[in-house]
Amino acid sequence: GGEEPQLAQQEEVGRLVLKTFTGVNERTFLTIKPDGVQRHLVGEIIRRFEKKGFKLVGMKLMQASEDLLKEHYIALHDRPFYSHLVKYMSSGPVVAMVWQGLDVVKTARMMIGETNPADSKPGTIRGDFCIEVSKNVIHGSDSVESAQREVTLWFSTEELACWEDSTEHWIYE
Ligand SMILES: Nc1ncnc2c1ncn2[C@@H]1O[C@H](COP(=O)(O)OP(=O)(O)OP(=O)(O)O)[C@@H](O)[C@H]1O
Repeated sequence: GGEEPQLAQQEEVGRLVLKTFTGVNERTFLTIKPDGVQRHLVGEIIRRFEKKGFKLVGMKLMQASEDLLKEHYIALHDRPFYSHLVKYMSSGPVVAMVWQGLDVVKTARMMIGETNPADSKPGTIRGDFCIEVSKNVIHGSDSVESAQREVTLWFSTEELACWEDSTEHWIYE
């Protein structure tokens, strides 16, 4: 329940209504991929974003359909690994999440590491927990625009929680 954070902008692109939240209300879309779920990394990954100070506003364990994943990865549709990627991502449950906070899109990508785990520094999720690019345990939106598109694609408005985080004044000035 509660009120939605203040909207900076709302725009219709095709059948998606994209909502822009800015500042401390910026949102990103993260997915713990099937390998992350199978390898029992769910708690560890959520823990890192929680402890950082970001706010969890949406989360579900789900089996994503190939149609959803084809749409999610539409920008990669002509890459040689596209169909393998869609198969891998639909091969088991994933944990889809929306996290909120100042610069959360960029910071989450830093916490995740490089696309190829071999290039990811220790201390990042991919640097600590995986080895190959095709089994890299987590997805994170690469821009504010992608985040808006992905949040809308994976979550309905009713699935996103609006709650007051009582620690916020210890996290932000
Ligand atoms: N060369 C490759 N071979 C196999 N899979 C790949 C390859 N490159 C990328 N992928 C897979 O496709 C995903 C999307 O690739 P992209 O280039 O968008 O990287 P990313 O933005 O770091 O990853 P994600 O979108 O999952 O956060 C990668 O996370 C990885 O799972």
